[in-house]
This record gives sequence, structure tokens and C-alpha cells, in this order.
Amino acid sequence: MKAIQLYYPPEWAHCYGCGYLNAQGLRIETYWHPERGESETRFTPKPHHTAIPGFVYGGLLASLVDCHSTATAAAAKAAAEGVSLEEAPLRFVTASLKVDFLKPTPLGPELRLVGRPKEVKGRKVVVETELYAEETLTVRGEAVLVQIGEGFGRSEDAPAGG
Ligand SMILES: CCCCCCCC/C=C\CCCCCCCC(=O)SCCNC(=O)CCNC(=O)[C@H](O)C(C)(C)COP(=O)(O)OP(=O)(O)OC[C@H]1O[C@@H](n2cnc3c(N)ncnc32)[C@H](O)[C@@H]1OP(=O)(O)O
Repeated sequence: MKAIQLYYPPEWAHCYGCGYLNAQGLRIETYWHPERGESETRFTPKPHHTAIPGFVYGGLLASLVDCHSTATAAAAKAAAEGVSLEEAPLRFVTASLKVDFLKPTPLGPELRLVGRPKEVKGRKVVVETELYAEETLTVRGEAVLVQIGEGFGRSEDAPAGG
């Protein structure tokens, strides 16, 4: 099975969290399981991802939820439209991200994120995510993702100045 992120065209593959062209990034890989209607990402934090010794920094956890959600949105939208990501590269940006830190997340074990699309409507997808350290649910997230089209982010969309 191919990770959802590997379907992103190169011009949309520089993201710190999920871009395969970002050598310094997290380069997460998310897989879509059509039979369950769920996505899954696995990631093992490194020692420098520390909050306090022994526990994972919350900002990293938010980043994982963020990029796991954009990928889940692409797969959910493709499934809803009955197209494959191969033929229709879809890319979403995050409009809203809510993260609840339910318990401290231990640093060491592989983390597992499970995503479920809650709503797929037009260009908008809402994704719920649960993050587990071993079998313990430590983080719950909800994100609103909006689909971007070809040309989005070119100079006419850029903030003025600079
Ligand atoms: C990367 C930043 C983007 C810059 C451009 C780069 C070009 C692309 C290149 C490479 C792509 C790779 C990107 C990786 C992504 C990884 C994850 C991130 O870190 S993303 C970074 C943080 N996010 C932003 O910086 C978004 C900034 N916000 C926006 O650009 C706009 O607000 C945007 C596109 C999100 C929506 O703007 P509208 O004008 O296109 O669409 P409207 O009509 O406002 O919303 C569509 C639907 O979404 C809902 N919506 C919009 N914002 C919402 C919000 N904050 N909360 C809840 N719903 C919201 C609306 O209510 C509407 O829903 P209804 O159709 O009415 O049901």
C-alpha cells in the first residue's frame, strides 16, 4: 500500500510535517483503510521531541494530528468521489485544528494515530483523530481541512509586503 502523502505532487510536498521533499521534516506517512473508513499514521518521536524528560512535546503531537488530518481528508474526499488519488491528486490545508491532551504521552513507544472523516462537504472535510501510545489514548484531535486547487499559493495568494 502507498502512503497518501506520496500521491502529493512535488510542488505540494515541502510541508514540514508531511512533505516527502522536506529533508528536515517529520515526513509522516498515512495509510487509508477503505474497509474501515479509517486512516492510520505511525510515528516514533526522537529524544529531542521532549517536553519534560520521558514525555513527548505537545507541539509535536499537534503537528502529527495536523498532517495526519490533511492526508485523511484527501483520502476521504477521494473515496467520497469514487476516484483514486493516483488519478486525482487532492491536497488540503488546515483551516482549524483542535487538540485535547488527555494524558501525558510517553516518549519512547511508537505512536499510532487513527483518523476518521466526520464530514465531507464540498471543499471541506472534518477529521477526528485519536492518538495512542501503546494501547493508551493520550490525545484527541479535530481538524477542519479545506481543499486547495492548482495555483493556490502562487504570488496572487501571498500576503502583501516583503
Ligand atoms: C500552507 C498554508 C497555505 C498557503 C498556500 C500554500 C500553497 C499550497 C502549497 C502546499 C500545500 C501543502 C500544505 C500543507 C498543509 C499541512 C498542514 C498545514 O500546516 S496548513 C498551514 C496552516 N493553514 C493555513 O495557513 C491556512 C490559511 N487559511 C486559508 O488559506 C484559508 O482560510 C482556507 C484555504 C483554509 C479557506 O479559505 P477559502 O476562502 O478557500 O474557503 P472558505 O470558503 O473560507 O471555507 C471553506 C469551508 O471551510 C470552512 N472553514 C474555513 N475556515 C474555517 C475555520 N477556521 N474553522 C471552521 N471552518 C472553517 C468554511 O466555513 C467553509 O465551509 P462551508 O462550505 O461553508 O461548510
